Amino acid sequence: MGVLNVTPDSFSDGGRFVTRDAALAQARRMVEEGAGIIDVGGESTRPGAAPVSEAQELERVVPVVDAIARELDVIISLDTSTPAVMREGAAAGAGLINDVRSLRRPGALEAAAASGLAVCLMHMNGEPGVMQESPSYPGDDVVADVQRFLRERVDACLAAGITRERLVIDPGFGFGKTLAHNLHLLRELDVLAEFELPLLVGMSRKSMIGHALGRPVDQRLPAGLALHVMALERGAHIIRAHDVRETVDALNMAWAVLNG
Ligand SMILES: Nc1nc2[nH]c(S[C@@H](C(=O)O)c3ccccc3)nc2c(=O)[nH]1
Repeated sequence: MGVLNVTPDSFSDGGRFVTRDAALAQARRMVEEGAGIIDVGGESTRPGAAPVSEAQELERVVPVVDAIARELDVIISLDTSTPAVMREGAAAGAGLINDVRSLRRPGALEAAAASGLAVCLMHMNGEPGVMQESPSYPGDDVVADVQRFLRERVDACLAAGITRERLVIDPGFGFGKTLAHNLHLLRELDVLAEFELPLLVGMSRKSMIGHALGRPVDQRLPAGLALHVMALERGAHIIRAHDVRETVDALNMAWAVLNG
């Protein structure tokens, strides 16, 4: 899953792809590099980021989804929590709703159900603006909290008529977790096999690497590849990354070893 941020303040590419044509060119490049999914996000979840209006998010995301759907043979994922973006994005050709808030905003569950799209449910402790202010868990057991949360969100989706074959789960690395929480979660990632659902993870360029190694965001690729290979070994099916070419090679090499 290649990351395509179409926000002016995206933490890692500083809004290089705000124009539709630039976004399409980047999507084309990621598909050429081996991405099977393009994750289009119009709301920066960077802590302290200015909230984006629904109109702004629609204006950034929908034209890009439409352009990609017209030209490229790739699954388009909507990185959004906004019901209107789910509706408009689905109409424009998206195939997956990737909501970091797991459809908890008013109207989101209904919009996702009505869209017929696949849905990724991701664990988050708190809200993006404050989630990293001393995150904590009952009994410091982040794994149990992730399991509990994902079970609850899966049940909410099933109750809303979203069937299991449309569901993907994700432990949400970096979303309300300390470095220790993130490392423990990766070590124990295989417990999520209990859901028997596709497992998506994303650790690319994340601050967990900064905290572990002191690397700035533009020097986190090697560590990100290590983390994503370990996630593959522990059962991940979809890897969300910015650097598609390098990630595809690392994962294909690891896959050859695991399934040689
Ligand atoms: N499903 C799924 N969707 C995702 N969207 C993101 S945004 C994240 C980033 O670093 O890219 C981020 C977090 C905080 C601030 C800026 C950017 N991360 C994931 C993930 O881990 N899983």
